[in-house]
Amino acid sequence: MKLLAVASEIHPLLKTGGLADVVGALPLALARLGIETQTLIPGYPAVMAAIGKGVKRHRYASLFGETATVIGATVAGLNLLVLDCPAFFIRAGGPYDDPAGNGWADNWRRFAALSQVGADIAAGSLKGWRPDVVHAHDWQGAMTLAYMRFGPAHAVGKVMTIHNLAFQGRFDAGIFPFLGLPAEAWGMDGVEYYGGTGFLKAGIVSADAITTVSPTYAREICTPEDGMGLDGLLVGRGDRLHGILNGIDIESWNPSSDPLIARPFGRRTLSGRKASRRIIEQRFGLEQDESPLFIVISRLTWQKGMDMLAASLDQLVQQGARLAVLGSGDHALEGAFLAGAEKHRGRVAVHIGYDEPLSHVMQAGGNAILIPSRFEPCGLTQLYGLRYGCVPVVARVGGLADTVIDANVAALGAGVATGIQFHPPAIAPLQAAIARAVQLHADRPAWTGMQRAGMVADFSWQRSAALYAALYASLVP
Ligand SMILES: Nc1ncnc2c1ncn2[C@@H]1O[C@H](COP(=O)(O)OP(=O)(O)O[C@H]2O[C@H](CO)[C@@H](O)[C@H](O)[C@H]2O)[C@@H](O)[C@H]1O
Repeated sequence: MKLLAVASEIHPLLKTGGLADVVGALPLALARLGIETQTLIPGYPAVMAAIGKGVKRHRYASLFGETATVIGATVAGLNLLVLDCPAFFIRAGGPYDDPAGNGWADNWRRFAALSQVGADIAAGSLKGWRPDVVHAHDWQGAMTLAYMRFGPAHAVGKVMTIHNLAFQGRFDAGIFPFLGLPAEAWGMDGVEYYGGTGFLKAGIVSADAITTVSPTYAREICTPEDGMGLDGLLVGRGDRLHGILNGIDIESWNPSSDPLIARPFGRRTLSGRKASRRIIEQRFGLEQDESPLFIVISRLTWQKGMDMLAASLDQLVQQGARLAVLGSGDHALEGAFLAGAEKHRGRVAVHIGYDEPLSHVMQAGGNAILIPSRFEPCGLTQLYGLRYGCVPVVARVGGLADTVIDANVAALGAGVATGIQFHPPAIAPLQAAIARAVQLHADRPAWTGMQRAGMVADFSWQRSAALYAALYASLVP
């Protein structure tokens, strides 16, 4: 089977979050099941630098008014179709935001263009290769399915994956005439969304199957509390909505062979974690002792519950614990953590920024990873934590609920507990969970048991990839 994935990020070429991890890892797991994936991505500067010359597969004299080329290349085992369109994608700044942090004013045009190219490929624009199924990721890829539905690519299956319903790609109604869609595409059953244009919404109504990244999140987004305005639509399409848990790349996240950590370790050599803990203490300027070291690796945002954690620093320090935070995001939250680090020098420390190698060291050396998300479609850092013996302390929402087994008395007794859950996502339950973690950390056998149970849990892509493969197969006549 041939699959075209359309996404705006792919690890290891370009990553701002978990989307890139999934888009980069799933094709490798699908390949083992006989599915050939080509992934269409924008030609951002980092992507163009990574692919070298590549092979020109298709040329556009005018794609939304700009010249563009589709370039084929293989990087890190991934088959890429790169949309080289300098006017849209070669810019100083981020993939979605200008250097000042505001969304690019022409984001609708940039990702409509990417999606139009995806639909053209589905309709046969590339010589010698045409997909059986198209898999669009998030709002940036979503319009591919609308262009397919209202264009010539009819016999090709359409899958829409929602990685985070908070990002919907909503624009003015005024852009509709410039999208190149027929008039019938405007309306409740098309791209119209609360009087504006909704890219993710258009993908959802156009898809043959909709997936999101955990079973619990699939249920949550069908409720008014978590549906972010799309719950009615999702309930209506409920028979086509599936929750498929993300996996992780167990090769690059393998504590027994990870070149980025201070010393490799396994279930029976957990003492090897200490070398990485010493590195964290040095890099963050934390006091060196045996007290529990909590870590955070996250976007610093409201979704991730980081305001609740920032309000809990005094309590965490009073418990005798330490905290190392790696992340960036809302300036107010960054400031709150920096102020907390100033106040609790040696006990709380923050590194504002994005640092993948450091994130590996933190998972390898931290005692527990804090994830107090208000909502979490799947979450990947708890899975990395489980694999690295860094016990997850999580809000019981979305994929966090599906992947961490709470250390209640029964689970501890049975030796199956892998972490600590709390609910609801609020300050008092979070602080109670931190206190529970500190207590449990002092109980060596219980803590080690949790680490080991987490380390044997299987979150490789194989199982999830098989579910995607079955879904694709169900869409092909
Ligand atoms: N400062 C930093 N330095 C280094 N690495 C950092 C970092 N901040 C974050 N990361 C890394 O970025 C990724 C974040 O992935 P998550 O799944 O936790 O969240 P995200 O909200 O981005 O993804 C969305 O999509 C994914 C994929 O489907 C869902 O799991 C998730 O719930 C949903 O919100 C992880 O690989 C993490 O290690």
